[in-house]
Amino acid sequence: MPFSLHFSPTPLITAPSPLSKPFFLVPYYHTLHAPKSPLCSSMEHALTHQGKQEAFDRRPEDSQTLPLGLRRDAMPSHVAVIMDGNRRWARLRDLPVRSGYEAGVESLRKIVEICCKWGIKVLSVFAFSSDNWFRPKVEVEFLMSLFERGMQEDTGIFFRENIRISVIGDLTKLPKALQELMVNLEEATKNNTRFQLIVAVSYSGHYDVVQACQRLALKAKCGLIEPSDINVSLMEQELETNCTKFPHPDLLIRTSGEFRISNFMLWQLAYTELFFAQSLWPDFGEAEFLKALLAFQQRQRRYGV
Ligand SMILES: CC(C)=CCC/C(C)=C/CC/C(C)=C/COP(=O)(O)OP(=O)(O)O
Repeated sequence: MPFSLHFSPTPLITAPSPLSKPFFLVPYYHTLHAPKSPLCSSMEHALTHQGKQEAFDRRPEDSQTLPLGLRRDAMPSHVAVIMDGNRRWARLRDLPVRSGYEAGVESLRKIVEICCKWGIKVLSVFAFSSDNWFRPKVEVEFLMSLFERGMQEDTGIFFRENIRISVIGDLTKLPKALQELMVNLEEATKNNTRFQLIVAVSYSGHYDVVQACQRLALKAKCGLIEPSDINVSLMEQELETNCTKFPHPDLLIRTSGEFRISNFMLWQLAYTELFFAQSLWPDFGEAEFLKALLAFQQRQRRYGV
């Protein structure tokens, strides 16, 4: 079954996409991961690389589509989601596990579209955790092919809708073709400004903190920083969420009635508001998302003060 995002036509957009050629014609860019190179010579660059990004734009039609009760001024900038319950959804319907994951992709597409419409700037999704490698081989392979298919099929939408794609996690473990696809897509969409989708693949909070520490240790070893320079800000420059202007999710949603964070963005979730939904991810739609956002807008965020 072919996938497609169901964005409604956007006649107000007249500017050409930054890349009009298909993404697969874009050359392979090594530069994206240059700051991660262990070479000391690249560290100077890394120190000045702080997720700089132009302000997000908003389309005229976006502001007119907020549901009743949802306040524009209290909208979270960054929503993170643990998309749990895909396999249970399939089992409940006597369907193969892969149908659950496919339904999960459709759900993700709906939520991306809603984020764009309602003016949420960043959505991070936990698509594959470092521990998911231990799932049955056939399931892992299916997920890898699903990521590849999903991203390929939506490439046109990312350009047309001005969506930036970022991928975080240990990509070196992914099949080579998928790595290239992801790096190409990140590079090709890096100047898109309406909305950013961060896909966490082969990711865990532990992994992220450890890789950031390794990079800081290397900088110290190269003499670019003193160990005593290390602080929250330097640490955050090395976390994988340095790809976004909004590295701390305002709201984390986990579906399927589980009350855990499961090693997702451990550092970044320090002051995040949590919302646990009963629905399984493939059933999570606009009504549930609205419920989570309305609950978020009722919260008082005090940051320990
Ligand atoms: C292109 C792209 C980014 C696709 C994303 C696809 C997607 C929905 C991935 C989720 C994968 C996953 C391991 C979910 C956890 O729930 P589970 O399925 O393990 O649920 P369970 O708790 O019912 O077993």
